[in-house]
Amino acid sequence: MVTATESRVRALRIETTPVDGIRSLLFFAEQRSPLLWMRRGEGFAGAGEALRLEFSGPTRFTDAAAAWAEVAGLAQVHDSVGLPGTGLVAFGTFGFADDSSATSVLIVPEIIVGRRGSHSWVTRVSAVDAADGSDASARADDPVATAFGDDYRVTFRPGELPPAAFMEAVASAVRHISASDARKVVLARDLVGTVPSGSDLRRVLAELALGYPDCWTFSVDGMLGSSPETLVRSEAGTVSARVLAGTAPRGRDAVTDENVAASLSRSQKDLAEHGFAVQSVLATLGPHTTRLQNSQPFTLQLPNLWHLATDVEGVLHDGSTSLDLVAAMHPTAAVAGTPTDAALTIIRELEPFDRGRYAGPVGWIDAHGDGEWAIALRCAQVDADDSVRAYAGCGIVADSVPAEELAESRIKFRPIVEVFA
Ligand SMILES: C=C(O[C@H]1C=CC=C(C(=O)O)[C@@H]1O)C(=O)O
Repeated sequence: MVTATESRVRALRIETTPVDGIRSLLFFAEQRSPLLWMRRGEGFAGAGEALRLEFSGPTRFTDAAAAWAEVAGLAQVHDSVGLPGTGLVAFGTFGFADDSSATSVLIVPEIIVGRRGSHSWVTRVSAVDAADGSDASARADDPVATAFGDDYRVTFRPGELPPAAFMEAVASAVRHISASDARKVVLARDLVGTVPSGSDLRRVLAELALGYPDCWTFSVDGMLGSSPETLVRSEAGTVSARVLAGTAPRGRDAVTDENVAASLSRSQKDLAEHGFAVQSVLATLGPHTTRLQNSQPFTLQLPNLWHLATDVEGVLHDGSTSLDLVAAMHPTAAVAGTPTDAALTIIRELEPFDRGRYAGPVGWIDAHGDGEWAIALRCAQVDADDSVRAYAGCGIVADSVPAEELAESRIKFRPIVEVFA
């Protein structure tokens, strides 16, 4: 592994070749630090670190975009597959807040196994010694599928903002909203636990991918989860996003469930909360796109809840990479609020913890700058000391009710709490 500071070996040699018979990507990832990006069985898994770039502070996105342009410019890519996600690819996860102590990273694995439609491929990455062009590191071996390690379970307990304190924080946010120009604030709470040492994290990823197939199941540098929200996806000049805000629990039976979805789609409180999130995405994507269009809000069914969702699509006109777009869009009103600065100030006052990478962008970028980025939701960070911290948040508007927001946060925790249980 080499870091950004060792620029002598930043040039990478990449070889992507087609392969047959990849069935489950996950078996190719590493047990303790799996790299994974997957939806509906497609995506890729990585092992090893050929290059790790670290960033922090308010310029973390622009620094990452600049560093990535340099890496992509120097890379020697041989890609006989030529699909999104082949050739040079970095997995990334970014801190939510400008002052977060969490490191934001771009990681180029040594080996990637990918699948899209009927195509499967392997990408091998080696670092090139800039002095003589030889391989400074090389991983010529074939990807190895390994069986899952032993079963384990994690019991979560309240973290730094326990349920009662969360409800007080929601009430306080409502007061802020009526007394200031803030109109929406997204407040989160946390749960903490410990994974038994040596746990195979691919087990929880497999359950997430199976239970939430329409979500992005991700794992990058210990940040793992299954997010339904696409912050931005760029592919060959087209840009898309799926904006989510506004939530209701699933009904107990088919009729109740239908009624819940219908009343969510008419709820003025949820439509207002949703509208702020859509506006923030349109406003930040607008300058980079032409023909930016959005669907009407619709109800999106997930196994644990309903969301209000809006799909956005446009044509890129300024050559921005997906990381440039991430830099422009983060944080959307789905995870911060409206207006952004006022909301962030209230979040800092009411949330007693650093969100880390929760609610930050997580995804991948390729050599052309194309990529897919989700908002890290329904997720947990597993650290080297085996601690695990999960987060869930709720959009608070003028008529939010604390007990209802607490109930909503419980539903949002379900995917993570259940797969670790
Ligand atoms: C902040 C979270 O969800 C956001 C995304 C969808 C719906 C949301 C809501 O209804 O509050 C949140 O804005 C979270 O899951 O932690």
